[in-house]
Amino acid sequence: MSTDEPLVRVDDLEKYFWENDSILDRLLGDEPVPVRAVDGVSLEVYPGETLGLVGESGCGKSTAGETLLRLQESTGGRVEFDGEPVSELRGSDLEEFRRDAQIVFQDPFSSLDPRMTIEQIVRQPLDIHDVGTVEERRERVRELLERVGLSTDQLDRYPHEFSGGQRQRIGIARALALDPEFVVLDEPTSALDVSVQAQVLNLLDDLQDEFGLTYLLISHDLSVIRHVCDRVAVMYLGEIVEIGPVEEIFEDPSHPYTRALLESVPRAATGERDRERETLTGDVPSPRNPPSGCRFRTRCPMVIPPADLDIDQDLYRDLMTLRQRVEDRDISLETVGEDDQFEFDESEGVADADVSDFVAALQARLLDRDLPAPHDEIVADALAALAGGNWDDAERRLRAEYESICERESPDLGNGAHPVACHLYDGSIEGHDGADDYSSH
Ligand SMILES: Nc1ncnc2c1ncn2[C@@H]1O[C@H](COP(=O)(O)OP(=O)(O)OP(=O)(O)O)[C@@H](O)[C@H]1O
Repeated sequence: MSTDEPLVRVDDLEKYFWENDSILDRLLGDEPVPVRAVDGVSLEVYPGETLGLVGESGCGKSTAGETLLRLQESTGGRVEFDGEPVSELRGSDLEEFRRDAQIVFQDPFSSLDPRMTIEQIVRQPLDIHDVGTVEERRERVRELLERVGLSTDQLDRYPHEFSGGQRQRIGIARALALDPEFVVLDEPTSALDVSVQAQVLNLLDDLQDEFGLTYLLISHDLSVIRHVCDRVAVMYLGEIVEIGPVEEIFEDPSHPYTRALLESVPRAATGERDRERETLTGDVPSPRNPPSGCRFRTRCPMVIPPADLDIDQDLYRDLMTLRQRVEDRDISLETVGEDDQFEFDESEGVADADVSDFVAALQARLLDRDLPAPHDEIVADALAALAGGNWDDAERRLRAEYESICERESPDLGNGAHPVACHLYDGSIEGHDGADDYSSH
């Protein structure tokens, strides 16, 4: 990896989608709410390196890649390529950027035009940019196809005549046609058979060395990231939560999300297979309405309790999940108990005589555990409020006792070689420094 100035510098990049407001929203006259697909991403990609961008499906990786290439217009922030602000490029400068920065898509089935021959597909960028003579272009296509491991006898064939791996090689040849400096590889091997994946990754590695390419490799597959990348940026719900050298991230992950992602990968070594796993649980919240504070806090196994609360982490996690469900009004109070045991009225709740049974039944359903004092009482109070149909009171009661810094304040990513956006690392918690100090595991 080079230590030169970054080739790509992304600063607070934002891509909100406004166009998908549903007809129902409009009929109801609701304010349009954007999908915050990319929400303040900052990163740098240095010449010659491969930066990985990893995260679960839907966290905004592809949108980030396409927005920084200006295949989609950003709604905020700044991208510099070779020191030039990409959003301000016009005319020949924009054309040059379009040549220098390319993309390889995940799906070689849909990204290649089925009506074009392989020669036409790989030649198209040369035609569009009017590079060389017709003969020179044909020669370049031959050279490229050979370089990616395809026979030049196949120039007149169509994409459907090739296997998935061969099609991806064609996509790579096309991306390299204009001799770019930077290539976004968007899940380049996810659609391929496992047996072919390594071949394509090795090809990309060789091409990087040979042509001095810089890569941004988007993948949800951590083994691909580990195999190929120099550094890795971990993305969650539109934000980067941790960036660092790939070995550090894999050997010593800091952010609880990174830890959970790594823990959720099946382990090959038998010794580790039985190890207790902190796998990712719960749903990914909607990017239309991301959680306040730290976006991962609704699923985080290390969410930080108030300083004056002495509580076991597992119990706190369960109580925070209960709170979230109360805040989201995501509990069906009408169906508590056995077969219509309680008559629940939306505004009145259940009859006074039924409250304690209702609370017991609701607690058994929501929290599969006995609660130690004082939590038994606090939770019983909140559930009694629900028994009375009073969501707001239940919410307030739980919030007063359990509100976390993780929901009040958004952690900054910070700077340096391995920054982490988590309150466990930013000095918010007195006497603690990092997840190992803090975790109850
Ligand atoms: N054109 C669009 N209009 C509205 N929402 C969109 C649009 N494109 C993407 N999104 C939303 O933005 C979020 C991020 O999507 P994106 O495809 O960038 O994620 P990803 O991490 O690349 O996931 P995947 O690996 O599944 O492609 C998702 O919630 C997605 O539904």
